[in-house]
Amino acid sequence: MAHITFDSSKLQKFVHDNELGEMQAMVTAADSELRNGTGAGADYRDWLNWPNDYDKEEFDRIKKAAQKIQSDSQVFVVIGIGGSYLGAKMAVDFLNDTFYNYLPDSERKTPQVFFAGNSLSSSYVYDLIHLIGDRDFSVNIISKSGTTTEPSIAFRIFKDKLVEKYGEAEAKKRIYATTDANSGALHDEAKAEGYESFVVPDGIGGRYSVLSAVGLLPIAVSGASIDDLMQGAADAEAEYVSPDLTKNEAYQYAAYRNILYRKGYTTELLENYEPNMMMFSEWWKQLAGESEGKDQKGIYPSSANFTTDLHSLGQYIQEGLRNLMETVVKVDKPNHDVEVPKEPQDLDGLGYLEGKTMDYANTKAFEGVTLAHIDGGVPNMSVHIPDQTAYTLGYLIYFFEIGIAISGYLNGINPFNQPGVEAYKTNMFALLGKPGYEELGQKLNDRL
Ligand SMILES: O=P(O)(O)OC[C@H]1O[C@H](O)[C@H](O)[C@@H](O)[C@@H]1O
Repeated sequence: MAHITFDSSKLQKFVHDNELGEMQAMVTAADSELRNGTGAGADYRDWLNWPNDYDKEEFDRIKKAAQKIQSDSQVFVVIGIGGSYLGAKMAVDFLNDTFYNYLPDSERKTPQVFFAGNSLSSSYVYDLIHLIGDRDFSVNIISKSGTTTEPSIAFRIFKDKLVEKYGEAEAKKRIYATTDANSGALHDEAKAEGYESFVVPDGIGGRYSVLSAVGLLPIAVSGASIDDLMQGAADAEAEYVSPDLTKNEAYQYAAYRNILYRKGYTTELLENYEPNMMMFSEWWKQLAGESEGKDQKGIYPSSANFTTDLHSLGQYIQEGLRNLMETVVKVDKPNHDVEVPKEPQDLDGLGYLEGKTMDYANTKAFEGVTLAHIDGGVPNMSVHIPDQTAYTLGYLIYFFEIGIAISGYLNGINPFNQPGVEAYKTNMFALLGKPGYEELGQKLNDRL
C-alpha cells in the first residue's frame, strides 16, 4: 500500500465514472514514452530511477561536507534560483522547526540556512550580509548551467565577503559548488579554484533535481535525514511503477487533472494547511509550470495557503470565475498538536472547543472547505500525507515528479524543456550590455 494516498472521491460531481478508464490508453502511451524514452525530452529522465541509482560516493561526500559546514559555520548561504533554489528551500522548511532560523544557536545546533541569488534585489543581499555580521559562514553556489545571472551576481558578492573575512585560501574551503559535471562557467571556476564540487546530473533538469546534491547538501546541513528522504523516494519509485490507472495513484492524479483541464478547469491551486509547506507549493509551481506551460497550452499552476488565504482568496475560490481546480496536500498528523485551553468563563464563545486540539480544528476546516468549494463548483482532489518526515517528503516529491511528467505527455508536450524562459533572459542581457547582444540592446532601448 502506498505511504501517501491520493483521494479523488470528491470529484463525482465533475467527472463521470467512465472517464478515468477512458484515459487508460493515453496513460499507457504516456507511461511508455516516459519509461522507454520514446517521448519528447527523453534525455532528461534520469530522475526516474535516481532514488536507487544515485551516486553513493557523492552522497557520502555530501554528508561529510554537511558535517564540516555544521562544525565551522553559523550561517550557510545557499545561492541559486529556480530548480537550484526551490527544492532545497521547500525541503529545509518542510523538515525543520517552523522557526528554524530564529532558534538560538544552543537549541538549533546546526547553521542557519539562508537563500540568496533568487532575485536581483540589492536590499535583500545587503540585509542578509548585515544579518550574518561577523559570524562564520559558508556558501553553496548552485547552478546547473553555471551562467544564470541572479546567482552569479550573488555569488560574486558573497565570495568577496568570504575573501574579505577569511583570505583567499580559507575562502575557497568555504565555497561548495553544485553544477554540471563537465562544463559551464561555474564548473570551470570550481575546478580552477579547487572548490569542493557536487554534480547536477546531466539527465536531470533543474526542477527535477531536489534529490540530487542540489537539494541534498542544504537539507543535510539543516540536520534533516537525507537517507530517509532517499528511502521515501525509492519506495515511491517502486509504488508508482504500474501503468494501470487502478493501481497507480500518481497516474490517477495526472489523468484527473487532464480530464478537468479539458473541461475548462485551466488553473490548479495546490493547497496546504501548514505554513511551513508554503514553499512546497512554490517548488510544485516550477515543476508544473515549466513542464506543462508551453505551445500556448497547459494548466496554470497556482497555490493557496490555508486557512490563511481563506480570508483573502477564499471569496474568489468560492464564487469567482469557474476555471479553478484544487489539489490539497493534507498532513494527517502534525509534528505537534496543541490543545484549546479551558477557561472558567466562556467569554469568547469557544467553550465548545475546550479540550479539542488545534489540529482537530484544522482538519474540520479542511473538510468544510472541501465541501464548500465543491458546492461552489471547484473540483477538489487531495493527497494525504501521514506526517512531515523526510521519508514522507521523499515519497511526496516522487509522486508529483512522476505525476507531472505523465501529465505533460498526456497533454502532448515535451515536459522536460523550458524554451520560454530564454525570452526575458535575452532581453535582460541585451539591456545590461552583455557582449554579443549589442544590436538587440539598441532595438530594445528604442522601444523603452
Ligand atoms: O541551475 P541554473 O542553470 O542556474 O538554472 C536555474 C533556473 O534557470 C532557469 O530559470 C530555468 O528555466 C530553470 O529551469 C532553472 O531551474
